[in-house]
Amino acid sequence: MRNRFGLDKGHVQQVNVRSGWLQNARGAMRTGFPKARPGMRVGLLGGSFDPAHEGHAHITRQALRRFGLDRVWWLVSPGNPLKAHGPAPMAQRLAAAEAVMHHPRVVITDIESRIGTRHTAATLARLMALYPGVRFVWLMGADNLTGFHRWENWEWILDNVPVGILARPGQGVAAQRSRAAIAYARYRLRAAQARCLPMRHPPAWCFVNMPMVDLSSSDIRARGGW
Ligand SMILES: Nc1ncnc2c1ncn2[C@@H]1O[C@H](COP(=O)(O)OP(=O)(O)OP(=O)(O)O)[C@@H](O)[C@H]1O
Ligand SMILES: O=C(O)c1ccc[n+]([C@@H]2O[C@H](COP(=O)([O-])O)[C@@H](O)[C@H]2O)c1
Repeated sequence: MRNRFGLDKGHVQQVNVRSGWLQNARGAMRTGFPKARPGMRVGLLGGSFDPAHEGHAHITRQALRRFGLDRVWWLVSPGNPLKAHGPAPMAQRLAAAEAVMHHPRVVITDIESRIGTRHTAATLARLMALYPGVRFVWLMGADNLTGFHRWENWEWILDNVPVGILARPGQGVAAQRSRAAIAYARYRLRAAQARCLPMRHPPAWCFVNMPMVDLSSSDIRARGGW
């Protein structure tokens, strides 16, 4: 099956991380893939962003600072595999995300649609193969830690990628008592060690508390603001 760039999925080999060119068996094609040099610390904030809001922008700025990241990529999801209703069209969500988040070190991308993944474990495996040497950190709000054990191959994610958790209003207790938090308790870094997270060999995860922003996409949708 070919994607919109005319590439067979199985033929994708490697992104030239300096130029953003995607290399496949038939040659190189220009794409909108984000650029990253080996050794860069890149936080990945996956989300439906349906729509993006100041809460996303806030945790992104916090993640850059607290985890010492060079970049954060917003992975605007083709659709959360656990949500029954699909989100608004990708173009609409990308445009809204770009209107909310202006930061020289933040990239907003539909790369999951481009590489044909939707489950996070599959996305991470592909990104690690496409960007060798880049130090990825999976970022998420505390609410997602609570249900993390329902994600496909969730243990693989924790075993292979450092995970940074950002506090979210009303979510701290449930998250810290979650199945994933308990199962991986011994791999948890103290908040004071947060800057070490990208360099740690996984499993490694860190929960950071910070001033919180009480906003959610579902509230915005419920108020008819989308
Ligand atoms: N206000 C917030 N504080 C902390 N984390 C947040 C906040 N809003 C979103 N996140 C995190 O950002 C990521 C993407 O979130 P998402 O796009 O689902 O937004 P949402 O507001 O949670 O949407 P919805 O209400 O539809 O579930 C998730 O990891 C989520 O936990
Ligand atoms: O891989 C999974 O099984 C999985 C299950 C639920 C959510 N996710 C990812 O978690 C991120 C946050 O999703 P959402 O809808 O809460 O914004 C997004 O990148 C989803 O693809 C992934």
